[in-house]
Amino acid sequence: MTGTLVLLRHGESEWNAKNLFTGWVDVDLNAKGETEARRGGELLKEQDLLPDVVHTSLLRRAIRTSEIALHTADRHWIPVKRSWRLNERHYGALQGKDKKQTLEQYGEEQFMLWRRSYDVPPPPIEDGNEFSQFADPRYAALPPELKPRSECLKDVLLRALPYWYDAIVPDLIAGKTVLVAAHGNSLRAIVKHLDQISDEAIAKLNIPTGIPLRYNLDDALRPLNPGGEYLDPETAKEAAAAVANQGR
Ligand SMILES: O=C(O)[C@@H](CO)OP(=O)(O)O
Repeated sequence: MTGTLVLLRHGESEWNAKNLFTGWVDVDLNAKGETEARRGGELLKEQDLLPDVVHTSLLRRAIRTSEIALHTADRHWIPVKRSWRLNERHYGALQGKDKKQTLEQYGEEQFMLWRRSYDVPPPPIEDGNEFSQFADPRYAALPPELKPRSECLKDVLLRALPYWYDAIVPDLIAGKTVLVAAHGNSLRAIVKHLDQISDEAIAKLNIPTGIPLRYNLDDALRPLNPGGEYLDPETAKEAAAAVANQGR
């Protein structure tokens, strides 16, 4: 068996609580999100799933979640690697918009196409929009063709895979317990890849905030436990249903 993979979506953010599309906007955790991150760390400790290395996105909510969880699990000292390739899906012109209002304005079908279809991106964001990351210094080194103005899940998978193979897989092959602290949609992309979920079925998969999801992988990096196992399965089930219902 290769190493163990632990996927952790950040705790609730200020904009999750307000029901706003977030994407690449760098919103912080709220108090509930900090509590969820601590609980995530307790679960890691209780279930003896102590990470050897952590990979995060470049966004504050994932970075802080990993720091709080690792601090709680006494693993604050492990090596950290970060990449824009683990960022949340860029939500294009929907960034900063209210999910309920968007649903009412555009109708269920369009809303769900933008939110959960595999290959339909939302309209692109204008560079001058207050929620654009066009001038954000953390992406200054990215060539223009890699800097998204909107992404569908397929785009996220395509940009996440180079990081998966180049940075995460070597840690797994080395037998490490690898924590990936990221986002609802970047983790959906990784799960789609791992579990070979079809383009249609992935629309139904929702990942709750702050609950570690464990995958044991074989030597070919296929899950020995397809679908993974949440460290708190009951809470995860309810919380995933709540994510699915956002906007209603
Ligand atoms: O707003 C977002 O960036 C994501 C995650 O919070 O939302 P959704 O679950 O609607 O894709």
